[in-house]
Amino acid sequence: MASSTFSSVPILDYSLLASPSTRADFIAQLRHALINVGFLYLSHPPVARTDIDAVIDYAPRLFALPQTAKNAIRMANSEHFFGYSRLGAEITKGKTDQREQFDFATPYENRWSPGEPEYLRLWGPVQWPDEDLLPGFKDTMLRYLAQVERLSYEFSGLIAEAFGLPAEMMQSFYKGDAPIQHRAKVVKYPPLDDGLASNQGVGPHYDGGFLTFLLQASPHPGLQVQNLAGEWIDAPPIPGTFVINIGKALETATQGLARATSHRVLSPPKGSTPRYSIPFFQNIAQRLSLKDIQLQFSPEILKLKEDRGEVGTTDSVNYSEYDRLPVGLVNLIGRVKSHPDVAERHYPDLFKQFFPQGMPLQGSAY
Ligand SMILES: O=C(O)CCC(=O)C(=O)O
Ligand SMILES: [Fe+2]
Repeated sequence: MASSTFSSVPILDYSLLASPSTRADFIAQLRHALINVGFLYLSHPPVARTDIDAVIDYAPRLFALPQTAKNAIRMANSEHFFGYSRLGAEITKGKTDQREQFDFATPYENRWSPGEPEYLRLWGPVQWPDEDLLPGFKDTMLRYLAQVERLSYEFSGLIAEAFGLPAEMMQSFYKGDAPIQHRAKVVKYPPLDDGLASNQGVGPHYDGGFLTFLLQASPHPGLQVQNLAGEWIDAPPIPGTFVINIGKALETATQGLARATSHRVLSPPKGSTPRYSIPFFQNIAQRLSLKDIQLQFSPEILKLKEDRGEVGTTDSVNYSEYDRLPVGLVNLIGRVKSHPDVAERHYPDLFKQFFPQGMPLQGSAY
């Protein structure tokens, strides 16, 4: 059993960073949240409120597009796993998720050519909905993503500071022969009703990247975070905040000092309106092998990890391959397992490797 656990997700105020006298408090709170919780709320984030409000306003309108417009940009069209996934198309931990979603990303020009590792195909252009049907959406989303991207780099510098490392140290995770593409989604969780197969909005999982910045885009609860004792703790929406959590890549890169924390979403209750959310997943360089970057922590910092104790029960198992495979391949495997229909079409060899019995009715992975 873990020696320390948590019963709520801490709230950190970004405005504490503005003054040297309060900056140290922020860094201390951050250190605690990274090591012991793996989740935090960030209030007063440096992202324009008008853009946050605008993307929240677009979310229901995006899903209200005619089904033909959604199907026109279905994910199966895209070797980059971008675009629309209908309700029930995605699998987490072997069970179908009850959510509908669009995968978008920051701009990226794919440079893959045959002979290079297949995982370099994963990043590329996004499928956007027809501009005439949803005027302004693409520009607003790109403006929003650019701001969250900037915050994500700044935040990884703060993490270095919290662990007693120079902020520049984090640059080694972003360096390479290509820029980094970050992924984002707009997600709709319909309420439970007789048509829904289960209340698994999304099943227990770890995020795969470095940091996730989640905008809860409606007032519904449903997001839950698993503490060190294995209990599920609510992380309800708090207006004006992001929920930030650590992905498996950052956990592996910090030798477990920063925790990737298992989380899930329960469907809204019967009779409720749908829940909406907009997560941003910060990526790192695809060709990197995390085992090649050894961050050196002081004994005082390592002691904090020891004091935390072992993580008890967890319901999540995904992204364990970071200790041996390149980052890009680990991410591609994650996409293949979550979206076998897309994988079958664009990555047939990997599909056969992970789904040797063919297309799962109820997937066998995760
Ligand atoms: O919708 C949410 O609140 C969380 C979604 C999530 O955890 C994910 O898509 O990775
Ligand atoms: Fe997640």
